[in-house]
Amino acid sequence: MDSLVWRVLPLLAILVSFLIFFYFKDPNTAQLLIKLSSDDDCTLLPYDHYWISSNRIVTPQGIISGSVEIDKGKIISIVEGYGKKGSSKQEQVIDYGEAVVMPGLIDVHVHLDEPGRTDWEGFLTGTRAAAAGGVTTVVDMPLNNHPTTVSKETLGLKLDATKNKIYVDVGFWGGLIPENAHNTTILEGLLSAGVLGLKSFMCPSGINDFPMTTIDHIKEGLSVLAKYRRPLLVHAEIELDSKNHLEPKDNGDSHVYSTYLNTRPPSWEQGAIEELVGVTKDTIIGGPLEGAHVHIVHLSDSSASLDLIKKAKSRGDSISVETCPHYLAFSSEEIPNGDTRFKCSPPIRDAFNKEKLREAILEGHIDLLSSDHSPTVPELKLLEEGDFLRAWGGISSLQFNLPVAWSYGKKYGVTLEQLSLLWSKKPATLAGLESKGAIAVGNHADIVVWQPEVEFELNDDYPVFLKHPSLSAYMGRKLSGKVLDTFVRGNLVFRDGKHAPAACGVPILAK
Ligand SMILES: NC(=O)N[C@H]1NC(=O)NC1=O
Ligand SMILES: [Zn+2]
Ligand SMILES: [Zn+2]
Repeated sequence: MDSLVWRVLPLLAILVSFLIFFYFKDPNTAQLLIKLSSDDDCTLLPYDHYWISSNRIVTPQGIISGSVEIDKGKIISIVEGYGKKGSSKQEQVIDYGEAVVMPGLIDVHVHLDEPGRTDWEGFLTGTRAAAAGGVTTVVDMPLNNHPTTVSKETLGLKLDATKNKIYVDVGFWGGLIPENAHNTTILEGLLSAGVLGLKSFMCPSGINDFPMTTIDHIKEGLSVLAKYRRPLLVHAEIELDSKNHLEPKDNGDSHVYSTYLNTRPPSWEQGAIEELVGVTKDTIIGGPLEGAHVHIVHLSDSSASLDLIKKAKSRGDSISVETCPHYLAFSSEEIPNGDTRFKCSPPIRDAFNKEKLREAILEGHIDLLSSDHSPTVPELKLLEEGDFLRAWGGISSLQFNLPVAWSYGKKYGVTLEQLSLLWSKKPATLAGLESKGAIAVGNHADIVVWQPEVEFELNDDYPVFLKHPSLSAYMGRKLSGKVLDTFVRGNLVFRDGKHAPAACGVPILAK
């Protein structure tokens, strides 16, 4: 008996030391085996004080080699010098080597469609896809959900719908529509309830309970927003020439992309922006609308529209602009007949326009990027019919923001620092998220770890968490930039293809 104990004991000791060694040494792999996860665990890490090390950490001061110390969800120190952890507890270090550690992406333009249209997307699928793509915060649009988010009560329905479903943090834009533009009580109720700002359309939105606003409604909205110092986001297209709209070119063949393209010319964007800059002139310091800010969403036209915005900025207007990866990645010439996955508004324009948009990104004239993730159901995307005029307009892309922006961006010279400005810092500023958007002491530990050099193909084997993967225009593309890990306020919510068992995102409400 004794001899049996003596034979088993050393084996046990070896096993225990083996487990302890892996538990502390390499959290990347071994700790996940050790962590006893329960269904209400919303992090895949077994501790809340730890270090992240890498040779490429993107900070506001540049790319450093070093370590980021995280405690209870916040960044509490940043130490330069790889290998120097500055801590006696060296064991709780996740060493990422050459992988890039960057602020998590903040996508300020996402339609999650809940409540009311969870067959299109929803908080669960949308935020799981976001987490898998390194997006740590999304700001949800007030439309495509039903009812639309246009009052305190409808914001309440949204908030109820997020319970136990959001894997990343979620903020909300409220809707500015004619009905509430005239009713300060409703509008102030919505703003006091915590929307981060408002959004309106200058053309039909495609959604019945989200009617378009005129420039007068916009002025009314801005005068309320000025008091709250929150932005108005505008879909800037105006139906200038409805004849043009009714008489598509290319013999009106609705299976040919240019037929659709010709129904929404650049002059629609220019017309809307002309009206807008007529109002933003009053947002200058000392002007009657000081405190208000206009943000133009998804700019497609890189010619006269962009010139108008540049001029307004140089005059001191409080105005900013975003574009989306699909306008930088694709051009109208290459959209196949009938491939309605590429239909969006404003439309994807020609290659010359795309090149000029890319230049504007590099020169800093475009403030930020967003996805305008606007999915629907296959029956409305009409892929089988291939009818560009009748199909739903909207590109589905949320999970692919980072690899798409990087794969196409690096070809025209975008750097990692620029990427993190365009996708994290500037969006945080727009949405008023003071503790997010940068790897800096005191900020939330919202972090994506990824490998820019790793290539993959978005084929049917690729784990896509969106509700309708096949409707995304990026399927079939070869991309580079693989997301390894995603942290939301220090919680490891996604690692190596898997999510934490529970959702620990929180709704973000403005105070
Ligand atoms: N309603 C809605 O989501 N519309 C969006 N889709 C699109 O392509 N542009 C939009 O504004
Ligand atoms: Zn829009
Ligand atoms: Zn949109």
